[in-house]
Amino acid sequence: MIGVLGAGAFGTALAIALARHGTPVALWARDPETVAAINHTHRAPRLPGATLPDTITASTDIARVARAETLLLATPMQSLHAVLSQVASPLTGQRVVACCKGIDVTDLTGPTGVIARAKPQAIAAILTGPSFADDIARGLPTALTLACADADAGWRLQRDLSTPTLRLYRSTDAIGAELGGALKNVIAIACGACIGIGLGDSARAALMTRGFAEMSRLATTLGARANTLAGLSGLGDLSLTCTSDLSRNYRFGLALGRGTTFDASLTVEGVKTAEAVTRLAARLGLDLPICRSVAEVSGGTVSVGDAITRLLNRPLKEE
Ligand SMILES: NC(=O)c1ccc[n+]([C@@H]2O[C@H](COP(=O)([O-])OP(=O)(O)OC[C@H]3O[C@@H](n4cnc5c(N)ncnc54)[C@H](O)[C@@H]3O)[C@@H](O)[C@H]2O)c1
Ligand SMILES: O=P(O)(O)OC[C@H](O)CO
Repeated sequence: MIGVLGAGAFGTALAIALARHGTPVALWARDPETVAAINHTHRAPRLPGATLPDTITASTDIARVARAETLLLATPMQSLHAVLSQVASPLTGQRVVACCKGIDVTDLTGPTGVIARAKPQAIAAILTGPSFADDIARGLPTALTLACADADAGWRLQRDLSTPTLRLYRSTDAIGAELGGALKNVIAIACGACIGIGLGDSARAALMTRGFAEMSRLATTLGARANTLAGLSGLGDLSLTCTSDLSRNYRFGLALGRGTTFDASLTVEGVKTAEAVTRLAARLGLDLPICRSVAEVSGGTVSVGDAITRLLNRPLKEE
């Protein structure tokens, strides 16, 4: 039995993939309507079109779901600490796998840092990489990074969570994997804004490349390995998110660039993460101009046009 906290698009998609492969899944959702829809109609409101196997059972009882030996956390990043706080158990020795992407604006740590703070006796891991929930739910081939500082636990998680179409690569660099996943969303907003305002594909390629340099600068300063950033969780997810209209972060950026409105009910992790990254960079004395621009434009203090002018007018540098 695997427990999944969060019945949004991603939690539901992972539940479907695992259940289809023969693993029973208990899924926690906070609202009873979602639970009823899953249990009675095998449909999930956040993943329309998907039919859920009947070995997925949904519940509003977080304590029951959290008893599973392996627990996947699939709520948005900024609610991760609050959700873990609702679990009374210390989760001692349980494998707790964050499936969200971002940096907490309160304590400026990634998902495994939040797990360590809330449940220090749990084994924290992160599952991240290029993947749209719809693709996973449809059973399309997807490759992700499963990172856990505890090598043995990571090996067991890789074995238990891989399926014929969900291919997990193992790493012990949880910091590198989670920072790649968090930061690519910020760069995707920048790329969306660049295309939205009409700067074209060459400018987007420049933003992706210089954005990757910022991702690597911050992550390696915080102890990540450079080759983790070059893997699925970093470069792989950056490529997907900065180029696909299916990405909410990219589409949010497009709306910023076009000056149009964006559906506020959608999860756009890059906004709060840009804010957190800017504060983290200031604390560490790092220059991350693209991330800072995304924070300012998303926060409404600078226009897309002014941010671009400022980026282009920076002193010339060595690559
Ligand atoms: N959707 C994808 O394709 C995808 C792919 C990879 C990773 N992710 C990551 O998964 C995480 C979740 O994204 P999603 O797409 O599933 O989001 P979503 O918007 O589809 O669903 C979020 C779910 O979390 C619930 N939720 C929100 N705040 C909550 C709180 N305080 N307490 C309890 N539940 C709460 C909502 O009710 C909703 O069911 C994000 O970090 C995202 O980056 C998503
Ligand atoms: O829709 P987004 O922008 O949250 O992207 C979804 C996944 O993170 C892509 O890997």
